Amino acid sequence: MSKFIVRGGNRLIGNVKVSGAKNSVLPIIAASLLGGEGESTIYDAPPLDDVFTITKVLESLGVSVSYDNEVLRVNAEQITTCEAPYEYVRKMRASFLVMGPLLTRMGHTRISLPGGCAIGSRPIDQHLKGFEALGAEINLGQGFIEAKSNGRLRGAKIYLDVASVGATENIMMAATMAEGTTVIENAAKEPEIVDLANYLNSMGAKVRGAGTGEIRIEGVEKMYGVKHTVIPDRVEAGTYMVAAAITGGDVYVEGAIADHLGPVISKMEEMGVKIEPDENGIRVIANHPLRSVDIKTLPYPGFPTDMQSQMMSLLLVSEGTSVVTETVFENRFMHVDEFQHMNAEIKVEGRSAIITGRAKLNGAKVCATDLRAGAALILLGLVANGTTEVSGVHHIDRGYVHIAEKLSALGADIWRITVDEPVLEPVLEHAVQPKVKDEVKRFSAQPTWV
Ligand SMILES: CC(=O)N[C@H]1[C@@H](OP(=O)(O)OP(=O)(O)OC[C@H]2O[C@@H](n3ccc(=O)[nH]c3=O)[C@H](O)[C@@H]2O)O[C@H](CO)[C@@H](O)[C@@H]1O
Ligand SMILES: C=C(OP(=O)(O)O)C(=O)O
Repeated sequence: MSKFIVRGGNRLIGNVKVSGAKNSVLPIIAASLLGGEGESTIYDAPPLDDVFTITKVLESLGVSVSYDNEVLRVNAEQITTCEAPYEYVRKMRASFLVMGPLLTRMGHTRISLPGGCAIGSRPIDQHLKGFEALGAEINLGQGFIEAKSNGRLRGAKIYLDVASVGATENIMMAATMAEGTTVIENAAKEPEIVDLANYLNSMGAKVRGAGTGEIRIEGVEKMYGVKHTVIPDRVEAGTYMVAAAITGGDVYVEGAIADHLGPVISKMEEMGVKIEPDENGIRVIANHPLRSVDIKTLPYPGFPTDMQSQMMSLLLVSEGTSVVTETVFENRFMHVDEFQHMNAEIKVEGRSAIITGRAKLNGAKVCATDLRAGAALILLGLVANGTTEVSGVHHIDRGYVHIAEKLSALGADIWRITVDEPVLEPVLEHAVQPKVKDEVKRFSAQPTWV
């Protein structure tokens, strides 16, 4: 088990490079299943746990995948099975994005139901609504979903009741090889959807309107492996912008695209942070005190929910009282309890949290409840008195490449430690030979017989 140890008090100064976007590379890897001829080469693929999880899903489908130095190669000429294993879908919801590509290319797929997670139930009804509109027959089994089409999928007009990112992506991918035209109305508009559409069009698809509320897809017969470079991760970039601001630092976030961060830039400027974008990144300069502002998360181009917890950290050190309203997920204030362990004064009322600024934050042992909450706890640790220990690191590893190294290079006092799993002393009725006991100690925290 790993933990991050953070000692507060250092201003961050210097240059940090943003990695490829998690929320772009995951659908792009899933879309690679559509390439019936040739190999896809995906550049700037970040070495994140989620990337390795979805590549395991593709390998379990019989697809050949290799990864080296942020370059991912996928050859999906052969797909030997259409069933995505539970062990991976359980680990990462985005594995569900293989459903659309498999359905349109193979005519059949069976996927374990993706679980919810700390931030909400995260249903998939809109995904299924789109697949059914395209002509698929959907059967819900014990913990899995089966979809099959009788021949090619047929283009349809689909209105999304919720501007869901994943549903927009899954349906867009399914429609690429359907017969005729598909129109997705009330589509999500995130930059990652535009990046995915660009990749699909390079593969031979005909997708128009990505980034707007209406996406039109003309079905094609075949798609091909291609080369593609993933866009920079706007949420990682925003997280380092907050790290600069919260410590009163001066940081250049290399690779950040200002157009993808409009609401985050606007809100930080309202707080008094100096933001200087240029063609290669964004410089962030801050000195306290910062003004408090209110934040309301919305689908893109509104304020991103994935930056909510990080901004809450910044609001804690600003002057005055702020209100943060989370409209996208029903349970994305799990980090508040952990913030309160650090002496933060926050009151949650329904979908809103009232934050009292000028917090006198104290280092504490805290636990990440989701990947952005984990990042936000590290941000608080940068300014808390004393030392903060952040556990639940597996959440953070899903979405941040080398976060301790990147922050440390900016002057943060942060490092990662590995803590041995507590060895569970077996409680046995009968004495066991010391050999077995030693084996248990050596290889697992869990007695081998359970
Ligand atoms: C891998 C990836 O890209 N993850 C992002 C994606 O997640 P994801 O695609 O799962 O998020 P959605 O946009 O689908 O979810 C937004 C809201 O729609 C609801 N909903 C979604 C689907 C559905 O069929 N029915 C339904 O009701 C969800 O419960 C949630 O309340 O978009 C989220 C919202 O920007 C981001 O926080 C995630 O980082
Ligand atoms: C919620 C997030 O990701 P995911 O949808 O992969 O859980 C996120 O990136 O903040």
